[in-house]
Amino acid sequence: MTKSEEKKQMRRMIRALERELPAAYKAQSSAGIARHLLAMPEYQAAVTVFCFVGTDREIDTTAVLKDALSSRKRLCVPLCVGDGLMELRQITALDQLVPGAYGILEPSADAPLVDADAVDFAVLPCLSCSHGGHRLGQGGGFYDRFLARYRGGAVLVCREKLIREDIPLEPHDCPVPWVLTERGLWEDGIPARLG
Ligand SMILES: Nc1nc2c(c(=O)[nH]1)N(C=O)[C@@H](CNc1ccc(C(=O)N[C@@H](CCC(=O)O)C(=O)O)cc1)CN2
Ligand SMILES: Nc1ncnc2c1ncn2[C@@H]1O[C@H](COP(=O)(O)OP(=O)(O)OP(=O)(O)O)[C@@H](O)[C@H]1O
Repeated sequence: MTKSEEKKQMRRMIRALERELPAAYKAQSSAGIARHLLAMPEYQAAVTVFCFVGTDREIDTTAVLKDALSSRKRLCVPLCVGDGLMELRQITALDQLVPGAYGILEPSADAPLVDADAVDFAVLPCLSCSHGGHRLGQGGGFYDRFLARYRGGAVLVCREKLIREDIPLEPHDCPVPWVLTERGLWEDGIPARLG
């Protein structure tokens, strides 16, 4: 099996596993992740934050988005603009988000563009990842392309029950230095500041 086929198989497995997670665990892990994230000094110091808008199948990022807005950070979120390409667009209120590609809440096409170089802290989704920051995404290559040129701080959020240490890797995959689960923070695969 090629690495790409292995990834497809793992996506199917993780999506099936996710569908069986109890709602209470999902709520609890999302809340724990948001709590740890808001406590990170690197998040607190960030002026410009890039954060995904979580779907029902993902980490609920509402608390992070709300905190970024209320602490007067510049907040930008992904807007899919083409095959594997997303742009970072600024929002100033959550009601500016509308259902877009794949049913994900997105900013409208006239929301201001933010350059990735201006981002201090990025919060990234995954289907699964390892504690070392190897990431399995939805398969669109959106975040791979973003990570290929991004140089700011990045934290990958994942529920502990969906962590897998054996993520298939391809040459274009870029490991993410910080991984945050409801159990705490990992830095380059090493537990750091566990909460
Ligand atoms: N919240 C969020 N926003 C995001 C991403 C993400 O993973 N999460 N993306 C990260 O790349 C980009 C969108 N990429 C996506 C790429 C492919 C599929 C997709 O193929 N979905 C399938 C299966 C969904 C499922 O079974 O859970 C589908 O819609 O049929 C979805 C999103 C940009 N915005
Ligand atoms: N930097 C890049 N430039 C161009 N194409 C890329 C890049 N990174 C990945 N791709 C292409 O994107 C496709 C999807 O890659 P992959 O399966 O790793 O996605 P993923 O990380 O799961 O998805 P996502 O980043 O959207 O969550 C692959 O065909 C890959 O060749």
